[in-house]
Amino acid sequence: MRPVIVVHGGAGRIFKEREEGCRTGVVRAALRGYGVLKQGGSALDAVEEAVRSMEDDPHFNAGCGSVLNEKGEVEMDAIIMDGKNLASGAVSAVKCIANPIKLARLVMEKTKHMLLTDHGAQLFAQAMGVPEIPGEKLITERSRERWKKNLEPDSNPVEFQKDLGTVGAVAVDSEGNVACATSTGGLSNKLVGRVGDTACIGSGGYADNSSGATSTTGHGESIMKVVLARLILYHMEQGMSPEMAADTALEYMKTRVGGLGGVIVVSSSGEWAARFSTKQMSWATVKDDELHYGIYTGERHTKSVDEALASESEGF
Ligand SMILES: CC(C)C[C@H](NC(=O)C[C@H](N)C(=O)O)C(=O)O
Repeated sequence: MRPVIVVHGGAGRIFKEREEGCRTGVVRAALRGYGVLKQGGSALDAVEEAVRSMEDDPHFNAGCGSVLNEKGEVEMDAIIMDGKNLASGAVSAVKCIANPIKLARLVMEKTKHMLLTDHGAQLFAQAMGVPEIPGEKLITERSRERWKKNLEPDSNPVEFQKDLGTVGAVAVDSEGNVACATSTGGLSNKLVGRVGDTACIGSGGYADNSSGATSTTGHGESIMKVVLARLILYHMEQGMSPEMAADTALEYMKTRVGGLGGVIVVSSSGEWAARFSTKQMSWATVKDDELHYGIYTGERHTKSVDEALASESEGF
């Protein structure tokens, strides 16, 4: 089996100033994830690595760069899932850690549970020796400015949720195992304690070797209503291609509940798709040592991995 990785850096609107940072960030994440797969690493290791790279990148709404809740704090959700045995781990409303995806993986591997939240997740992080960092370290000037603007009485709630940048990855490894990972700061100025789709199995992501893996982004409350990630895999089980399954599920979410979003999909046989009903979604994929990436509908750049790695080391 030839390995494949697909990543996304969030759907919705991406403002011009952030486009380049997003392209660079998703390309870097896809290359890192692919590097893991090429060395014989598992799909699980690859998606964790790709998501971690975007959590550390302040251009995205995950880890450092997460949007703020109504009180001006970062509260993050993340999930990881192993398609081999349907094992999954998630955290919700976690604060003061750099990499929620790492904590989600620890929940999967070190507990009998699937989802830890808020204070309990914090205690677990301490017990696992995950370093606690000051909340301010996750806050960028951009997210603080947005939060302040949203508090103004004449602010437009639609503008609230533009240009965010949730992150996710799906992969299939050389043994044919699939995995998914998703991480987010959620929606801007959300209520304290709001948990979105990202932490919920079947909504923010799903992975099953018998069909494939998917990671989602978009309006969380809509994604949860249609259980978007699982819905896509259901369509694939019924014989649809990843692209057709993604489009059908996104269309259903739009017509049934009026929600927009984006998804990445990989099938167990290595077919992939990156589809969205929003205006944009940053995405990148590597298969057969060839990198593809884009942001707008129909935009698709192609480079060889060697060429991409060379321009990466030059700082793009
Ligand atoms: C508004 C959307 C299109 C922007 C998108 N947000 C999420 O994916 C949020 C996540 N699903 C949740 O609800 O917690 C983004 O961050 O790029």
